[in-house]
Amino acid sequence: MNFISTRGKTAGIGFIDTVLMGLADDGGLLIPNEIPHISAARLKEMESLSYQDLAYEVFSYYTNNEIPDEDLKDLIRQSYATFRDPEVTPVKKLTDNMYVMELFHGPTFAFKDVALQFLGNLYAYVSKKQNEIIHILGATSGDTGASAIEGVRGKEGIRICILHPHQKVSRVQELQMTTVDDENVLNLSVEGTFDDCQRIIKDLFADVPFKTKYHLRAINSINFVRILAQTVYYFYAYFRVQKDKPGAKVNFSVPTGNFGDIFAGYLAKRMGLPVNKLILATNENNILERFVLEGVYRPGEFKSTHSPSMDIQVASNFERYLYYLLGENPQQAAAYMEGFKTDGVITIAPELLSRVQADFAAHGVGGEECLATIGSYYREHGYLLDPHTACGVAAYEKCSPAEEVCVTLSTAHPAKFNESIELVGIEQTYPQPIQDLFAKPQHQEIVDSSVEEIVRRLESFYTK
Ligand SMILES: Cc1ncc(COP(=O)(O)O)c(C=O)c1O
Ligand SMILES: N[C@@H](CCOP(=O)(O)O)C(=O)O
Repeated sequence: MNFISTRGKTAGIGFIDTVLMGLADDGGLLIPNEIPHISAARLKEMESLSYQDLAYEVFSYYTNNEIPDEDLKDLIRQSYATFRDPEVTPVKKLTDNMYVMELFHGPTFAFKDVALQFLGNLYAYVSKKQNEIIHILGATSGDTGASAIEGVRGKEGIRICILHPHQKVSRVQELQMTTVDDENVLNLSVEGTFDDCQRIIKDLFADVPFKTKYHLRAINSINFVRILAQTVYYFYAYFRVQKDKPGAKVNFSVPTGNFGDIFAGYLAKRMGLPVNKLILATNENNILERFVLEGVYRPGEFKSTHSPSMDIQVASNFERYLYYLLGENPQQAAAYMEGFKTDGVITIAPELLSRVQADFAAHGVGGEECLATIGSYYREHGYLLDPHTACGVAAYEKCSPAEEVCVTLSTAHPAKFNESIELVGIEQTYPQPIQDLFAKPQHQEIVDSSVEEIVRRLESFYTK
């Protein structure tokens, strides 16, 4: 297997080069040249694998033996040893047909840890093996940044700079990122939105001389490894549900912002996992819901919501899905993306819209609906949802027929978003690592949202 760009102008490259390239040099996103298919017989055998063994098998379809088996197993073991639950991503049953998969048992209490603990260790491994300097540049609406920093803080040969939108992340997210005092960490608080932060880093990754000069590496879901690591838990949850309800068709409801997590589900389905429906849950920043319902992809007005990590207009991984929707045609994908850059809109033909609607259902969850869902699940099931997961649960209620089984991805711990939980009148106790953050000093610089300002700051950080 090799990896190619959605825009067709990057020659096929291997797995490690894909990790290091991040964004394809032609500005597209890297994807496997063919998606491996797992037979029904093999899936049956995989049902009883532990999370770590499942991860090893799924990764092995893509790594081309570029990482020796024992090293890969060791990286996986190290990555999931930091999780507080031995199952890594346990699946809990809330009602007869409704499950939540808890993805927040890693060090920073959000689903990002599942992929970023692995990617952080992989970067340290590559840096050591190839004597490579790794300069990480990332954008975050709150969770990716905290998780990536935690994955590489203090690691030799690695520096990390994270851009977050100033005062648009939750208090706990801000503290998780900015109370880290390791010298290899720089937090830039950008006066703008997450979309501004993501646009800046994509511009810098697309500037190949700059990217090469400063050894820039990506931790966002631009990086295919993020997607790959996130496919594993779809397999894991599917197998857990089969144990409970043999033969059940399984839907997944996925809180969505950058389209990475739900794209991982789409990839798992293309690999042969019999996923029934993927339900795309957004908040009021509902560009993706409108795309699924109307076939028009056009950013709307930015809104600050109860689920700030999903306050995203331009979804990075949409381009990966578009590539597959257009029949794996890179010229067409490039033309659509070029059109989006100039006109700010992509409109697809009715026959393509039918395909989108066969792949996804969608629901954009309003603020009141999100809070009401938190309240009702707390009262009726004694289960506290974070606001992102609440969007997933509200979309499950709207889009998954009562007789079908559905797993909602629980993407964060509620303690990260107490601002919203308080509004429902629920008092929660913080886990100790979160409580401890409130006493620590913060380190961050406030910058404007111009590429020039960020470049100036990066140049001094990467050369110090
Ligand atoms: C807690 C939480 N839930 C859901 C999402 C959406 O995931 P994705 O961007 O992969 O669609 C994010 C971040 O984007 C998040 O941090
Ligand atoms: N919600 C994310 C946004 C960045 O998404 P990514 O999956 O591309 O890293 C965050 O918390 O930062």
